Amino acid sequence: MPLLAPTRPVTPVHSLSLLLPNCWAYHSIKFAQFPFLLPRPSNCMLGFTAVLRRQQFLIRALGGSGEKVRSRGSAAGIKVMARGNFEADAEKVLRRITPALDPTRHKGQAGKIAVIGGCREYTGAPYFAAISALKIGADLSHVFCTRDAATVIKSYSPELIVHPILEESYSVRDEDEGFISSKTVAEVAKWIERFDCLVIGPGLGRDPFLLDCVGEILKLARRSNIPVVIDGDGLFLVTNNLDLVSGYALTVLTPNVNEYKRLVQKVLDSDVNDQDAPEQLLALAKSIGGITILRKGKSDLISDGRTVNAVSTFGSPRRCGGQGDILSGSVAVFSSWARQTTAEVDATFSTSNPMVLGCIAASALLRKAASVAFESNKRSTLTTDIIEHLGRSLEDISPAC
Ligand SMILES: NC(=O)C1=CN([C@@H]2O[C@H](COP(=O)(O)OP(=O)(O)OC[C@H]3O[C@@H](n4cnc5c(N)ncnc54)[C@H](OP(=O)(O)O)[C@@H]3O)[C@@H](O)[C@H]2O)[C@@H](O)CC1
Ligand SMILES: Nc1ncnc2c1ncn2[C@@H]1O[C@H](COP(=O)(O)OP(=O)(O)OP(=O)(O)O)[C@@H](O)[C@H]1O
Ligand SMILES: [Mg+2]
Repeated sequence: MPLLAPTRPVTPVHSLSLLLPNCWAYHSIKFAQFPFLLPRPSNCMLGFTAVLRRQQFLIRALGGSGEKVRSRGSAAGIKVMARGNFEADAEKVLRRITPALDPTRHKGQAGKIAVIGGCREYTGAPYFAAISALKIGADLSHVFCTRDAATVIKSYSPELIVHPILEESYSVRDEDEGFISSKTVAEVAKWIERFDCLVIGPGLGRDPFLLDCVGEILKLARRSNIPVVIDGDGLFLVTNNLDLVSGYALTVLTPNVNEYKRLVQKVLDSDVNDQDAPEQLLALAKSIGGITILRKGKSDLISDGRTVNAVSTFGSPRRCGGQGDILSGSVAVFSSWARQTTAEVDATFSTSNPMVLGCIAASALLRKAASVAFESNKRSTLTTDIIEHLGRSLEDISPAC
C-alpha cells in the first residue's frame, strides 16, 4: 500500500504515539495521518497485526521494552496513545521556538546563516535558501559559491552577502588543486565561527573537485560544532561519504524522493519501503548515528533515530522547483532558534531535539506559505511567490508583537 493512499478519507486527528523513556526526557513517536496504522472495520485483524508488528519494531529499534509503553488503551486493547492532532503540535512548535522581537537584541542574535552552494548551472537554489532565511527573520544570510555564480546571485538581492570562493575543475589546473582547496577552506574558516548554521548543497553541482573542497568545509564545520543542513548536491556528496556526518548530531539531511532513494540504497542496502516508511526512516537515521533526516514528500517525515514525526498539512499541488531550497534555509533558521529557546527559555523544552523541532517548524511554515501563494496564483505559483508569503504566514502563527 502506498504511504499515503488511505482507502477512506481521513482527518489529521489520527495519531499514534508511543512514549518511551530515553536520554531525552521522553520520546514520542507520532504517526499523524498514517491511517493504515489504525485498525479498519473491513480488515480489522490485519490492521491489529500491522499495528502490533510496527509497535514491536519501534520498541526494538529504540532498545525499549513493551512494558514501557504508556497507554490509554483502545477499544481493541491495543496500546495506542491518542495525543491529538499533530498539526496543532507543529504550530505550537513554531510559536515556542520563534523568538520575540526584543529591542535589546543586537544584529546577529536572530540568526546568521550561510549557504554553501551556487555554481555555473544553478544560481536560483542558493538564492532561494538564503533569502528564505532572511524573510523568516534571520539577521544575516551569506552565500559561498563559485565565482561565476556570485555576480548573478548578488544581482538577485542586495540583502545577501556573497563570497565567490568556490572553484570548479574547469578553472583549476591539476597542479594547483591542493593549494586552491586549502585556500578555499581557509576563506570559510575565517567566517565559520560566526554562523549559527550552514546549509550545504543547494545548487552546488557535482563537480568532483568542488565537492572535495566542500567535504573539507563540512569537516571544518563539524570540528567547530556548527550545525549543518545538507540538501541537494550536498546529499550526493554525503551519501557517497557517510563518515562526513555519521554520528554528528547537529546534522539535518533534507532528501527529496530521489535523494532519499539513493540514501536508503547506500545505507540500508535496500529499496525504499513506503508501507513501513516511519520505521525505515527511523532505522536510517539511527544507522547514520542519530542525525536528523527530513524525508520530503506528500507528508514530510522527520526522524533522529529516536522519534518519528510527520507534518501533513496540505500545502500546494504545485511542485515547481525550488521549494526544497526554501525548506533547507528555513530549517537552518528554525533549528538555530530552537537551540536558543531550549537553552534560554524553557527547561521542559530541552527534552526535544532542536534539529527535529527546526524541521517540524520549517515544514509547517513552508506548507502554509505554499497554500496561501497557491490561493492567489494557482497554476502559475512559483517559488518566489511562496517566499513572499513566508513572513505573513509566520506572523499568522506567531505574531511579532
Ligand atoms: N532554480 C534552481 O537553481 C534550482 C536548482 N536546484 C538544484 O538542482 C540540483 C539538482 O537537484 P534536483 O532536485 O534536480 O535533484 P534530483 O531530484 O536528485 O535529480 C533529478 C534528476 O536529475 C539528475 N541529476 C541531478 N543533478 C545532476 C547532475 N549535476 N549531474 C547529473 N545528473 C543530475 C538526477 O540523477 P541521479 O542523481 O539520480 O543519477 C535525477 O535523475 C541541486 O543542486 C538543487 O539544489 C533545485 O533546487 C531546483 C531549483
Ligand atoms: N506530493 C507532495 N504533496 C505535497 N507537498 C509536497 C509533495 N512533495 C513534496 N512536497 C513538499 O514540497 C517541499 C519540497 O519538496 P520537494 O520534494 O519538491 O523538494 P526538492 O525536490 O528538493 O525541491 P527543489 O526543487 O528545491 O530541489 C517539501 O516541504 C515537501 O513537503
Ligand atoms: Mg532539492
